[in-house]
Amino acid sequence: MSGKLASEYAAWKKLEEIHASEQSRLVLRELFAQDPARFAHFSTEYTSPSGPDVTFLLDYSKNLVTQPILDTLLALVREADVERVRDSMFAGEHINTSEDRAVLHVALRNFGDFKIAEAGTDDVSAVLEHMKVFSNAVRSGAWKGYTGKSIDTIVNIGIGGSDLGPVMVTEALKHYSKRDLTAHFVSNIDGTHIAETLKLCNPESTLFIIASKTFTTQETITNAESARDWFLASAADKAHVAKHFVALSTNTAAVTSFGIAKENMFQFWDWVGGRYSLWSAIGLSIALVIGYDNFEELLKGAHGMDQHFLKTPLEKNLPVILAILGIWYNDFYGAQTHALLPYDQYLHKFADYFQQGDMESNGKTVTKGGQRVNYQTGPILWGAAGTNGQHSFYQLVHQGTKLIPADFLAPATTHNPIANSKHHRILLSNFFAQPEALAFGKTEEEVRKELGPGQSEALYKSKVFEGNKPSNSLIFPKLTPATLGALIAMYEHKIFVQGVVWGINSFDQMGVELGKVLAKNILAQLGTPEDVKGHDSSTTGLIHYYQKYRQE
Ligand SMILES: O=P(O)(O)OC[C@H]1O[C@H](O)[C@@H](O)[C@@H](O)[C@@H]1O
Repeated sequence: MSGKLASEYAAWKKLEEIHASEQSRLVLRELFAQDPARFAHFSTEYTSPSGPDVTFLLDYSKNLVTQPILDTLLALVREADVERVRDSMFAGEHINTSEDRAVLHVALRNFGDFKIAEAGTDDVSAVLEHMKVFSNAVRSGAWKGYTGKSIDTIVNIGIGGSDLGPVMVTEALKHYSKRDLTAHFVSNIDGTHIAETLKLCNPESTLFIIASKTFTTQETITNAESARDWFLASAADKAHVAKHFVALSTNTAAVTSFGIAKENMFQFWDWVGGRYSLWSAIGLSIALVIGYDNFEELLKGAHGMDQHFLKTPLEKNLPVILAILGIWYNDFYGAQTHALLPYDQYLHKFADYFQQGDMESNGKTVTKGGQRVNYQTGPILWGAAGTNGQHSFYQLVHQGTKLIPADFLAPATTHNPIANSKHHRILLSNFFAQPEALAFGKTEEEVRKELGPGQSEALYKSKVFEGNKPSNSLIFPKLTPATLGALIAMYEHKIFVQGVVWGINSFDQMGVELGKVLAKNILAQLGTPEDVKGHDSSTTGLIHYYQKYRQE
């Protein structure tokens, strides 16, 4: 962190000038025509530097950039001192300044590779061993419930980072799952979520995993208490809780006072941010579903990406490339959003996961030094699995008035090659076709040729695709645990690079915390109309209306 606003960097000013003077010339049809080797120049193949084999291709040639623009964006990264801050993160310096914490999700997948001076990092392997022993016992049937039955259902109760990572990864790696162990995830405070889930569970064979870094989150603790009441309605004896409830937390005191045995608590540390915690004990449900060995593959895949991020020159560094392209659209083109579009049903929660990862990290308006920024920070991140999105929102992406940069992701081979891979070939045809159509569009001339003469002018116009919509395409051989680990880590580091350039703290979440306080104040006033105090007329009116129907 340099203490400067990003807009004060020389490279930023130069980028503004370049954008103003060259924007009209940045036309993908022309850029591709001018340079027949554009794909070779603007694509790179990743190979994991260590651990399990992971390889994929990132094609970023369909972006509104030239080599001088990329060079200037890289100069911005250098000016913002990203490499130094990156090294500080890996060394365990307290780069989360507002909370005075280290940011060490990379230590959770380090496997002793590099030394970090932070309390707790030496205990990572012991917690992994605890997770291994426990998940093996549950999966083998050796862990018994209070009537001697094995566990056939797990319910992870958590929210935000204590839910989204496990949900996304267990969905993404469903191919590797143990089919006779059903996993449910309960997050919402809405009683419907836990009530509908419990209808599917047998108290004798269900294991509840209470996942909460702080163990104070209202939603999670309330859901956990209701689950415990439901369990005790059958099991009666509180001593049986030990066989059916485990906790993943940093807060030992709160876990034990809930009634969970200390030996059933899986520890992690305050240097693990919630949205970066799937690699920690929070990943226990992942290890239970796909097996510990696959969970370790996931971690090793991420570790390979960590090394790539740490050691690869900036111009070939994948998280850096993705970050600078995002900055280009976000800050110079005024793009408000970024879409993540995986052409893989297994990745249908990928965008949901990175909605928290990106928006909670980089949705900030003040720099680490307390200055208000005078530029855009994190984009609105969104997306859905292809081809479903094509039949929903792609119309706006293609022909709407907004610029929506997108990342397309797809596996070259599928775990489900049914009908001689016909489905997969059709899926991939769409994966190839969409970025092509976005980039190159369809001119009026082409439309007129296609439709022939005699049509209405309006029809010719309505079928024109302006094109020149940028995207990245990322293709990997197969969605394995290690590949998924590498992809997640790549996007984590992309978010990091952008946060450093914008000068913000990507690792606190003060905005979320305000919401928690506000809801608690109102909760205490929901009893009678006389209790409702200190609100505007709208809020007061809404609460009064609710009170007419209040249930016990
Ligand atoms: O794990 P916990 O402590 O229950 O927090 C759950 C979530 O709470 C808030 O929404 C934020 O702080 C998130 O970053 C966090 O993931």
